[in-house]
Amino acid sequence: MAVCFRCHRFGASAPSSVDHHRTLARKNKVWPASVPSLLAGHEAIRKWGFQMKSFNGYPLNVVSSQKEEPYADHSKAKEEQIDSTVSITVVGASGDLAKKKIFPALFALFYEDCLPKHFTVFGYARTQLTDEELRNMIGKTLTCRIDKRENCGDKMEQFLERCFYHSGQYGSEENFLELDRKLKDKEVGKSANRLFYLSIPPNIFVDVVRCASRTASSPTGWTRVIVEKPFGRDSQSSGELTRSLKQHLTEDQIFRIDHYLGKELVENLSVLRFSNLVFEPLWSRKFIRNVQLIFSEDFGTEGRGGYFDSYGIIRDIMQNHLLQILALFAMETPVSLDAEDIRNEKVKVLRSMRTLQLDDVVVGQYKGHTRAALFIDNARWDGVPFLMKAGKALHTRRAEIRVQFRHVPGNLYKRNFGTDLDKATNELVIRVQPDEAIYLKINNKIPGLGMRLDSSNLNLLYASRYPREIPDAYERLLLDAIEGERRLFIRSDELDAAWALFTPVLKELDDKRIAPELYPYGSRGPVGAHYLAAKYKVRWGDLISQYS
Ligand SMILES: NC(=O)C1=CN([C@@H]2O[C@H](COP(=O)(O)OP(=O)(O)OC[C@H]3O[C@@H](n4cnc5c(N)ncnc54)[C@H](OP(=O)(O)O)[C@@H]3O)[C@@H](O)[C@H]2O)C=CC1
Ligand SMILES: O=C1O[C@H](COP(=O)(O)O)[C@@H](O)[C@H](O)[C@H]1O
Repeated sequence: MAVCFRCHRFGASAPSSVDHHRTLARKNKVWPASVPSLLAGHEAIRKWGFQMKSFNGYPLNVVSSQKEEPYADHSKAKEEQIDSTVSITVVGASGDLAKKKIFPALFALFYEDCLPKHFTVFGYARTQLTDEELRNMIGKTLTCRIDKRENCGDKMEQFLERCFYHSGQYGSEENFLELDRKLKDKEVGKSANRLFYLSIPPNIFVDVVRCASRTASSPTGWTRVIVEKPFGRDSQSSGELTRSLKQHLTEDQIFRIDHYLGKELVENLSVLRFSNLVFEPLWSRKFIRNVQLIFSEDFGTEGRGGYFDSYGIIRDIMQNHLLQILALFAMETPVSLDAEDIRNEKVKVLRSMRTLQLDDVVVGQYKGHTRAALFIDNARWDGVPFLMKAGKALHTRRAEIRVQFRHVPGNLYKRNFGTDLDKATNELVIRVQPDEAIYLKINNKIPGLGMRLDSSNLNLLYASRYPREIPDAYERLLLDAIEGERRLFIRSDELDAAWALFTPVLKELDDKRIAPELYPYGSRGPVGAHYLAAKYKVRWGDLISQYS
């Protein structure tokens, strides 16, 4: 029996999404006992330019405005689910992201037996390619998991046989109609489900959505669209993009991707916090002095300079990746693990945040480096600085969350630490990448007859504890989109709240033409940033820690 890594990971009895079990059911030709009941009430009327029937959205779409009609006959639902195809069209298939991430992630899912039995992958772009040329192009980028290489070549061949290409213009309904015909040719079963991945520059998102919705949406199943960032460049343009997309799609059909939400340690944040008694009680201003969200890359904007010059590091990393992590870190306990419950809590925390002030921003430049101090004005986090720093062309590549706890009041051992109490502060580090790890800095007696203390790490290093390769973020997110799981995608009100925090300062930086502090390639970034941290009595954990 084929079981994909996701169910392996959760264990057979743990809750998983309905669609995923349908997928497994389809593959295994069995029907898990829990699924028929979950399928009840599940034929939704969807808007995709016109009304159509679909299976997606239940029970994950709490906010869905779509009307759900119950299935009178469960066996009918079962039959239709088994008897369907999923087509994934990568729009912008000739581009960097498609080659680097999307096709390899789809292959990894296929390799792990996570894709539905009947699936096809289509590349769409203007570049003229034959199916064979697309396969050659993709073939160069596919890899098998290091820890599971058996049948790798065969699996690649089987995957590539399911890949096809259609060349067309992004604004041509006729070209999308041609795509529709090709999709239909490959679709088997009663329902055809279609996923479009917009891996293209943002100025053509709406053209593609308009054409695809009018001529290439599925008449018999669901149609979903994954949209890549950037989602606008400020509140206004983001709002316009959302409104334009919603002329052709419902919110439930739009999957706004932030690939940081698909990273293993970001997913684990809620588990760490809500399933461990030792952390949750400490998770507030009472015990936490500051939180640091750090992103750095040891390379510049190679190959993407044009995009980056226009968007900059605040829009590229802070307003999305780091802010999303912050929201997950700081949110209240959600009512459940359902997508809408989690996203509701994230929106609340974002809306409780103070708009970023120019005084709390330091901008540096080799090719973009910014540090900022943010605050959440609610009872849990009042007065706690959340410091973000993000930059390219720095001395190291890392993404991590550092939680610095308060000093121990009336510490019996304070004389043993000398004058620098910061050195004795507990610090929890969640290292998202590279070398995924969670470690907690604690004070300990150095063994011996004297009483000397030092700082040591309780260290959960993933490579030692979990030797199997960690799936790429795009794998998790693509699978979620196929299954209709929206938890890790950005809802439009989340996006509005995120832009509201950054838009005024972005405008001020532009209007006042604030000159960035220059720093050398490969350095630790602008010196001025230390003053910003000092203003809030913070020292950057990555710069002081002996284990950093
Ligand atoms: N690359 C990355 O690492 C990341 C990318 N993203 C986002 O993903 C999306 C795709 O990124 P990426 O693959 O790097 O983008 P590319 O610049 O490589 O563009 C993808 C494809 O779109 C077409 N295209 C490019 N420019 C234009 C244009 N001006 N007008 C019409 N078509 C154009 C080209 O295909 P053709 O000429 O064949 O039609 C190109 O192959 C973007 O929105 C990007 O911001 C997000 C995170 C990371
Ligand atoms: O979204 C983006 O992310 C990448 C970094 O992603 P990672 O998974 O390699 O950490 C960044 O390089 C790029 O500028 C940005 O657009």
